[in-house]
Amino acid sequence: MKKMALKFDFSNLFEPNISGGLREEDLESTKEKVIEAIKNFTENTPDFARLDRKWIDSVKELEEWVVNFDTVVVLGIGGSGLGNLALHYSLRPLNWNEMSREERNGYARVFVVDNVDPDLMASVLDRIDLKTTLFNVISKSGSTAEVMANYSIARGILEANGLDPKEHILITTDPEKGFLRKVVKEEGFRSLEVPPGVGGRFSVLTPVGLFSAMAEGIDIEELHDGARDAFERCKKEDLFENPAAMIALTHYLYLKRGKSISVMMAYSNRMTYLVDWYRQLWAESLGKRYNLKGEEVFTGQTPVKAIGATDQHSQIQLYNEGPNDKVITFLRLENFDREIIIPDTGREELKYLARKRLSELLLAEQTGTEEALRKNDRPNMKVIFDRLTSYNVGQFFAYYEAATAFMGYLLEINPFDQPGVELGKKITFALMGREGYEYEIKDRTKKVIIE
Ligand SMILES: O=P(O)(O)OC[C@H]1O[C@](O)(CO)[C@@H](O)[C@@H]1O
Repeated sequence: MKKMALKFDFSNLFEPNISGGLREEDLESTKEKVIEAIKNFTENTPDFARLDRKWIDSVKELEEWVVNFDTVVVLGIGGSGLGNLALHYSLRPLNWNEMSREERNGYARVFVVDNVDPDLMASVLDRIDLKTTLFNVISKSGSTAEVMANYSIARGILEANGLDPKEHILITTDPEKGFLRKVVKEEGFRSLEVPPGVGGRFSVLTPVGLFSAMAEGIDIEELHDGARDAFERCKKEDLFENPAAMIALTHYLYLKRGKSISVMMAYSNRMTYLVDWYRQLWAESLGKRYNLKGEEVFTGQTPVKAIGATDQHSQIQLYNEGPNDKVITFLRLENFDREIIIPDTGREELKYLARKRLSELLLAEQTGTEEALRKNDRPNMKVIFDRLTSYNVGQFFAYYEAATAFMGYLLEINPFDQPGVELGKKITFALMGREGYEYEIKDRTKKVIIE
C-alpha cells in the first residue's frame, strides 16, 4: 500500500481568508530566523530526530519474551506514558482491551497507569491476570514519585502472589543514572534504555513508546519510517515545503499578536491522546520564565484540547465569539477503519441523514466548524490524515517535535528543560517525609475558606 503523507492546510491563518490574518510579508520579517532554526536543526540534529536503529532493535530483542503475556501495563507519567497512550488509542481499535486474545491476533492488551489515583490503579488491577501480565515501568529519571509508587505496588502484588517480579517487570530508564537503573543492576531486571539526550516528552519514538506499541502489534518500523521522512522534510529551508517550520512560524507570529492559546481539535476519538501528547510537548517545552539570556520573558502558548464534534457543543461558542486569543488546529481523519451507515427511519425530518455514512456527518461537522471560524476571522489550520496508520502517526510526532524545537528557537528559550516542575515535586517529597527535603506550608495570613 502506498504510504500517504500527512497534509497541512494553513490557508485559514492567512489574509484574505480571514481579515487580520497573516500576510506573506509577515512571514518575511521572521523568515531568516526560521531558516537559522532549520539550519541549526540540520547541523546539530537533536537526538530525538536521529531515530537510532538501536531503539527498534533493543525492543525487538524482547519480542519472544513479550508474546508470553496477555497484558502489558505501562507505569509511567508525562512523557513516559502519554506517547504510549497516543499510540494505543490512535493505532488500535478503541475496544482493543475488551477483545479476546484471538481477536487481537495474539497481541497484548495495553493499559497505561499514568496517575497515582487509587481508583485508576485498582480498576486496572481488577482487570488483569497477574500470571500473564507484564508491567513496563518507565521513568527517564528513574525516580519520579508517582512511578516509584506504582512500581512498588506492582512489585508488592506480584510478590504477594508468589510471582517473580523479575519475570513480570521490564524497566525502561536512563542507561546509567537513577534509582531504577540501580535496581536493574543490583537485581537483574530486564531493561530498556531511554537515550540520555532525548527528553521525556520527545521520547515516544525511543524504547519508551516502542515497547508497548510492539507488544500490541503496532508496526514500529513503519512508525519510524513516517517519522524519518517527516524529519527529513523538516530540514527544507523553503517554508512552503516544511510543515514544522510553518507551524512554528505561524504560531510564533500569532503569539506575538496576543494569541496565547493553541487549541488542537481532533475529529476522531482515536486521536484524543495525540492531542494530550501535544499538550505536554507544547506546554512544558515553551512555557518558560527566562529566555536564553536569562531575562524574564514569561512566554509560552497554552495548549487546549478539544474533540470534534463533541466539543462543538461545549467549546465552539467561545471559540467563535469569545476573545480572539486562539489559534486552532484541526486534526482531520479522511478515512475511518470502521463505518456505519445511518439507517432511514422513514421520517421526513431525518431524511438529510438517511443512508449517509456516519463519518460523512463528522467530516461535514469539521468543515462546518472550520468555515464558521473563518467567517468569524478566527485563525485556524488543519492537519489531514488520510488514515490512521503507523506511518502517519510517526509523521505527526516528528512534525510536532520539530515544530516545538523551531518555536523554542524563535522564542529564544530552551525548549528542552522544565525547571518550573521542580518546586511542586520538592514540596511533595517534603510532605511525604522524604529525607533531605524540607518545606513548611505556612498558614495563610489571609484565609478565604468556605465549608
Ligand atoms: O520519565 P520521568 O523521569 O519519570 O519523568 C516523567 C515526566 O515528569 C516530568 O519531568 C515533569 O515532571 C516530565 O518532563 C516527564 O515527562
